[in-house]
This record gives sequence, C-alpha cells and structure tokens, in this order.
Amino acid sequence: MATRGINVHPEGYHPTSLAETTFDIIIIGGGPVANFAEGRLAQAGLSVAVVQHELYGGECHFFGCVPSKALLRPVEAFEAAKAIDGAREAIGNSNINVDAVFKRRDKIVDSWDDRNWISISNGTSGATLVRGFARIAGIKKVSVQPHGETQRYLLDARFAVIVATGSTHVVPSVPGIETLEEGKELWINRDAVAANHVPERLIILGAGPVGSEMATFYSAVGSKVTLVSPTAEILPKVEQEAAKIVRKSLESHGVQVKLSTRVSKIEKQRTNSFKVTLSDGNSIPGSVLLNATGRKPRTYDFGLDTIGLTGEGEPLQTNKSLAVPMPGETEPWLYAVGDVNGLSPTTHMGVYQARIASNAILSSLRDRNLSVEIKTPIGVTVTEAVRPGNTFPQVIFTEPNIGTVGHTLASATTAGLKVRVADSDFSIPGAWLYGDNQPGWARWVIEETSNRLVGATFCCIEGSEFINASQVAVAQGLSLADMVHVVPPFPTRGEIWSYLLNAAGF
Ligand SMILES: Cc1cc2nc3c(=O)[nH]c(=O)nc-3n(C[C@H](O)[C@H](O)[C@H](O)COP(=O)(O)OP(=O)(O)OC[C@H]3O[C@@H](n4cnc5c(N)ncnc54)[C@H](O)[C@@H]3O)c2cc1C
Ligand SMILES: NC(=O)c1ccc[n+]([C@@H]2O[C@H](COP(=O)([O-])OP(=O)(O)OC[C@H]3O[C@@H](n4cnc5c(N)ncnc54)[C@H](O)[C@@H]3O)[C@@H](O)[C@H]2O)c1
Repeated sequence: MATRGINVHPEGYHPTSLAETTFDIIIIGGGPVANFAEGRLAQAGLSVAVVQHELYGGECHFFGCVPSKALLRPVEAFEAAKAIDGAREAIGNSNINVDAVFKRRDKIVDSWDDRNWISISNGTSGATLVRGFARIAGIKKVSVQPHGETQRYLLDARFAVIVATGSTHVVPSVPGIETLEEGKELWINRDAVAANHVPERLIILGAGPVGSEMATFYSAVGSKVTLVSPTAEILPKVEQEAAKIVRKSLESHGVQVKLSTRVSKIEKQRTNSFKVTLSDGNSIPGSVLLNATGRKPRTYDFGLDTIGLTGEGEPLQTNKSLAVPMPGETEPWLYAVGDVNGLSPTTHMGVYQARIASNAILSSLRDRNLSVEIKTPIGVTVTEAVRPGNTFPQVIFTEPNIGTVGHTLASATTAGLKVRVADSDFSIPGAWLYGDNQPGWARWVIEETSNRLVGATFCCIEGSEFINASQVAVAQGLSLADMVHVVPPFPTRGEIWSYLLNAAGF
C-alpha cells in the first residue's frame, strides 16, 4: 500500500507455526469486531484462531475511527477555546500546530505497529493469531494464504466460523481518475488519516461521514478544500437541519461545498496538479483528490461458492443471531458480524453484533451438552439483536458534532410511522456559560399516539456524548411521560432535555 510506506503486512504468526490446525472457533478478520468476539469466546474456554491478513486491529484502529478522531479532537478543542472570552484573546491569531497533531495521532495508532494490540488482546485472551488471507474452503473449513505466498494452509473449526472481514472503499467511475497516482494524488481514507502533510488544494468526492470529517480537519489546518456531493445537502442520512449547520460551519472555515454536483472528468497537469471538471460546467484545480464515496463489504474472492452461497462483494445476510442461514442446515455454524453484513457499519454496532453472535454460539454449545467445558458469562442468554434502524446510534465528529439515534423524521416517515417532532436550539443557560455564539440544534422524533421517543439528533460543539440519555429512551421505548421524571442538572447543556420536553408539550 502506498500510504506513507506503512507496512500493513507485518511478519510472524505464519500458519506453519501452529501446533494444531483445528480450533473450536475460527474468526476471519482482525478488526475491533473480531477482537470482541475473540475475547468473549476465548475467555469462555474455547480455542479460538483469528486469521488476519493486514494489521491486527483492523481499519478502525489504524485507518478509520481512531486516527481520524485523533486528528479531529485538537480542532474541536481549539474551536471550543476560541468561543470563550479570555481563551480567545490568549489564542489571538495563532493556528493549530499541525505537526504536533500528526505526532499525537502517530502515538495513538502506535505508529502503525500492531504489536501492542496483539499483546493486549490476543496475548491475554488466549486466542491464536494467524497471519494470512482467509477464504471459506467448505463447511467449517478455512484456507489461509500468507501474504506474498501462493501456498494455502487448511484450518478446521469444530463449532463455528465467524466472518468479520469488514469493508473496503469503493472506486467511483470518473474519467481520468486512473491517471492520478494512488496514495499521492489520489487518496482513500487510509491516506487521509495517515498523512503527515497538508495538501494545498484538497478536492473531496463524497460528503458522507468520511468526506465531511476530513473536510473539517483539512480546512482547519490550512488546506483549500472543495467538498463535492451529488446530494442536495451534505450528510444525507442525518436530519438535514443538522447537516446544514455543519455545512455552514465548513463554509465559514473556507470550504467550498458543491451540492447536487458530480465530477465529470479529471485532467492531470503535472505531479500533484490536476483539473477537475464539475457537472455544473465549472472546473477547479486540485493537488490531492480524496475518494470518500463509500465502502463495500469484503466478501469478494472469499470462497463463498464452496458452501453454496452466492453474492460475492455483497453483504452477508444474517438472522437475528447474526448467523448466516444455509439451506438444509440443522445447527448454525457460520456467523457474520461488523461491516461485512452491511447492517450498520460502525465499530460500536459491530461490537454489539459480536456480543450477540458470541452469546448465540456459547448458549448453543451449552444447550448441546458437549464434552467441552464452557464458562458462560451471565448474560449469555441474550442471543438476538434488535434490528439496527430502530436504535442505531452514531456520532459524526464534524464541527459541530452530530449525534444521532434511531429515526430521523424522514426515515420514520419512510418506515410508515406516524410521528411528530420537538425541536430546540441551544439558547439555554448551560450553553451560554459553555461558550459564546454556540451553534446548536436538537430534535426528538416522537411517535404520535404513544408519545414514545423513536429518534433523536443533537448538533452542537463537543456534543459527542449528548446522545446517550436519548439512546436509553429510544432503546427502551420510553414515552415522554416517563422522560419528564429524568431531570438534567443546572446549568448544563444537558438541560436541552427539558427544552425538548417543553417543545413536545410535556
Ligand atoms: C475514516 C473512517 C472513520 C471512521 N470513523 C468511525 C467512527 O468514528 N466511529 C465508528 O463507529 N465507526 C467509524 N468508522 C467505521 C469503522 O471503521 C468500521 O465500522 C469498523 O472498522 C468495522 O470493524 P470490522 O471489525 O467489522 O472491520 P475492519 O475494521 O475493516 O477489520 C476487518 C479486518 O479484516 C481483515 N480482512 C478482510 N478480509 C480478510 C480475509 N479474507 N482474511 C483475513 N483478514 C481479512 C482486514 O484486513 C481488516 O483489517 C470509520 C471508518 C472510516 C473509513
Ligand atoms: N463518525 C463515524 O461514525 C464515521 C466516520 C466515518 C465513516 N464512518 C462510516 O464509514 C462508512 C463509510 O463512510 P463514507 O462517508 O465513505 O460513506 P457513505 O456511503 O456514508 O457516504 C459516501 C457519500 O459519497 C457520495 N458519493 C457517491 N458517489 C459519489 C461520486 N461519484 N462523487 C461524489 N460523491 C459521491 C454519496 O452521496 C454518499 O453520501 C460509513 O458506513 C460511515 O458510517 C463512520
């Protein structure tokens, strides 16, 4: 991979070093989701192999959530400080020290060395790491091909195989994109979060979470950013009022946002210099193009045909226990958790699914009275996931943040729910004390007849934790009549809860 010459295929843990090739459980993929399942199952006393072909820790730790948030947090702290008299004057005309930000990020991701991760997870969990590219090779069989080799080694699972192979970026078909040098002129998420320089002119394709977060960071550290989106507003999946606040904030930091626009061609001029022609006929110069147009599950070249499954490159379809149903099967043995099943591609939801799938495996083994002794955790009886659309939470770490849970007004309406909304801005004492001119907005989506909360959105500076209380209400199906008795302390920004109750008539 071109990204800063980072070696994503370190040495060691070769399949030939294994004393045994049969394990109770084989997990394919070594990201945060695999990591949770590995810990829970190995601690219950099962023998677990984790087959990972790149850095152990996955996209999240090395090229996703962790480095991106390490870059964004200093921007957030800087903006929060600039919003308070006294701190603002002390900052004056100073800018963020980007070299210090990159240095802190490098430390947080262990300089892309996975040895720390292996020792804190695989080391203590008792699981066995195997490095190589895994493919399904028949029922409960997995072949492993080490990087750079043609030889494949066969592993057997006694009970189950868990697929946690995550996702990878999609490549948009834009004429001329192939002329850009990957890793240098054409970035994907990996390059954007691992970079140690600021491009002069950054053009970002796609205004989903990746595009919007990277526009936030690179504009804050001096890049001239253009954000191109085919949608009528950025962040099309969240409440559009919140997305608009974030867009205005990006524009106030110099980002040029091109809505309802596509790139029709790219013409390279010289190294790190190209011209992008837009569907509105305008053209803009760029030095780096960031492809942030979405991700697809890693199910291609995966041997699905060996077990009669089709749909390479598609999400693996699962039941409520995250098992992949197969015709004629009596006992489930294949599970799919995390980005690979496409249900709700975030780390926390993948980890939730890994908990449910691990419980389902453990409870089924316990019920079958097998000879293996299993130390089942108390909660092992929770073996079915709630379908994600209803309670899915996410925080988008733009400036300000957007925290969401459950439905937006649009998704509730599409789902056929009869809902009303309660909205409030952050003109409340807690926010005045927190900082001057704080942009902010919040919405509850409420089911009309029952007055139950089915969705919530909070958009405010340093608002990443704001969603938690509403998340409990949405997950538990609480009604506003219950929520009246939850009283936020004064003077905090958490009092937005009371303002939303007022707006809802409670
Ligand atoms: C820039 C960016 C920022 C993000 N920020 C957030 C955030 O703030 N919060 C959040 O919740 N989510 C965030 N996400 C999403 C998050 O990274 C994913 O949801 C998460 O990584 C999914 O975890 P996973 O374990 O399913 O897959 P991954 O983390 O993708 O790990 C899967 C691993 O499996 C390996 N693998 C794949 N195929 C095979 C095979 N055949 N054999 C062996 N190994 C294989 C891969 O090398 C990979 O390392 C972000 C994503 C990006 C790109
Ligand atoms: N804070 C977080 O939780 C966080 C942060 C980053 C990423 N993620 C997750 O990672 C995944 C990937 O995020 P993402 O933002 O890459 O994907 P996304 O699918 O959410 O957004 C991609 C955007 O690209 C646009 N697009 C598609 N083709 C295009 C083209 N040719 N030109 C311009 N725009 C185009 C689409 O309109 C879409 O809005 C998502 O599941 C996301 O939830 C989460």
